[in-house]
Amino acid sequence: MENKVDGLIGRLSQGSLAYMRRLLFRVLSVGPIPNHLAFILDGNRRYARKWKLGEGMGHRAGFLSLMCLMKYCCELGVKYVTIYAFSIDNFRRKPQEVQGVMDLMLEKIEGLLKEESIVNQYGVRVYFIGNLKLLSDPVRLAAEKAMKATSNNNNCALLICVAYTSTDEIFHAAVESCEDKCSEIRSLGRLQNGEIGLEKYGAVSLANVEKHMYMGVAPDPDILVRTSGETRLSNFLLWQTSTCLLYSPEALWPEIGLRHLVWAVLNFQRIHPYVERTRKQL
Ligand SMILES: CC(C)=CCC/C(C)=C/CC/C(C)=C/COP(=O)(O)OP(=O)(O)O
Repeated sequence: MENKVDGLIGRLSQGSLAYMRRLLFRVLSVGPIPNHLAFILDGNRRYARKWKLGEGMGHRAGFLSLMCLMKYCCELGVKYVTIYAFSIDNFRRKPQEVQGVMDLMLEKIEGLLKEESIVNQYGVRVYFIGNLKLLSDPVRLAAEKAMKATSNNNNCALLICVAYTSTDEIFHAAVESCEDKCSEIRSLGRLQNGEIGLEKYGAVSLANVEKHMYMGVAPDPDILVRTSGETRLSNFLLWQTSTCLLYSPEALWPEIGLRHLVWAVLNFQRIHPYVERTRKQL
């Protein structure tokens, strides 16, 4: 009986919290809502140490925070959420730790596809962004499966950057656009004996480089949040953040919550007219 009453109170308070949250989001929606939020998930290991949890538990707690935040973003009307889940540099960590994060990732990617997951409840399309060749076969295959399975979801997009760094992305896009240019020239078939110089065909275009960015599926982020008070970009979205608001709350990633999201959006709304003017001038 006691358990049933506890359960009922729990459900009632969850319901009223969800109601209050929706009300709060209605008020926030009087101002502009950011289209794209990006997050650097910093502080998972520190969280585990702080609470004397076992190794890897910080990352598990971090995943729960991510799902909560994803839900809030969908409810608020944010269309793109990008996370820095694993950088190419992270592969240099202790093999046991890398394996732990990869195992968690595999488990959670499979979880994302379950019917009751936030992804399915809120119609989220999942993209994996980065040099996916660097992932182990099981993780890469699971990532590809998740992208395919969610490709018809169109309410919001979750872009998971794994095996990603900005320099790798920019280098990859530059190489791909040079290759495009070469095949364009080859298809014209007139580059004989140096008779027609390369300059005749024009240079690689900026639009073509941007087309080959891994992040080309989304507009530039409006807000970049890095938790745990760190203010470095750590090779994340360097190409895409020229007019982006940066916010670095002291909270460790698993501690991030609704109040941080609301604060970030309020700050975005405060600087929005200025950013819009700057973007138009670019
Ligand atoms: C499927 C899916 C989206 C999974 C995501 C799982 C997840 C939460 C990954 C975070 C990985 C990571 C290296 C975070 C940085 O914190 P840190 O380990 O560097 O912690 P520290 O800053 O305290 O050292």
